[in-house]
Amino acid sequence: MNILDKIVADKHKEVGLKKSIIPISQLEKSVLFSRQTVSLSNALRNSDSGIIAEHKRRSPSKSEINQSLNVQDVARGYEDAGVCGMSVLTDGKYFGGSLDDLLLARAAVQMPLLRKEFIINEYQILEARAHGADVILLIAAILSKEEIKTFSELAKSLGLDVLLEVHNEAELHKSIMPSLDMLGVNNRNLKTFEVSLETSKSLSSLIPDEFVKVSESGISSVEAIKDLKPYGYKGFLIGENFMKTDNPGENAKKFIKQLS
Ligand SMILES: O=P(O)(O)OC[C@@H](O)[C@@H](O)c1c[nH]c2ccccc12
Repeated sequence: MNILDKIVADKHKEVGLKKSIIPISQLEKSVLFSRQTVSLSNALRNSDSGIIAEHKRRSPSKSEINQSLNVQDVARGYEDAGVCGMSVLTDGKYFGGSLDDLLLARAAVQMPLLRKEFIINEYQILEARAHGADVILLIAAILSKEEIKTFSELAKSLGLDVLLEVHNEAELHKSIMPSLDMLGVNNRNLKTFEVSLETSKSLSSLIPDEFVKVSESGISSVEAIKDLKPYGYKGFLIGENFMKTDNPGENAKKFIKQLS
């Protein structure tokens, strides 16, 4: 079994019981989800740098990245650096994150927040909204076309932006639909951990213009971004490169300065 299958199998155990979703009335929605969301896709469209910075303590590919930082300090640092949004890992077992991290980040900053999670049912989308997320990630490699449609339409009805992640052409063809806002190309193969920016380059022309294009993973230099921009990418998701330092915010700030 590859690591992605393992993560998804564990995720089913973790959230399987929450599967049956109780219909929520408009009134309940207005109370539960009273905070206005902010759009990451709009922020990226209007930005020159397009950086989405991630909070990630560890990962299956790298194990330890940084266990000693306070998520609120990281969030404030990123916001101060002028990033467009922040991605917060909420998976506990493989990435050392939690929904509390998302709530804490929400309490600290105003910028768009992405719940970085292996979403396999609707409940996790309500959870994301109720914990202050503005955006959810949907991973094409672990979802059927029907699931992508149902989940993205639910997210839109809750005021969330949707970032759909693909790694190859087949996943992209399966996924293109109007209820998505951003198409993310993951440069890392989640099954083998191999990273190549060529993935972003080769898939870019297949992504219709109405979607904001995001290049994800393995970006560690300003040159990489300059290299990817001509392919139409407006967003760049960076985790490790910032998180492996003692001060991710300061490093994001320097990075963005070098870009302009
Ligand atoms: O740390 P990196 O190489 O900069 O990558 C960040 C982000 O793209 C990566 O964490 C990621 C992309 N898609 C995911 C899906 C699940 C978990 C993590 C991810």
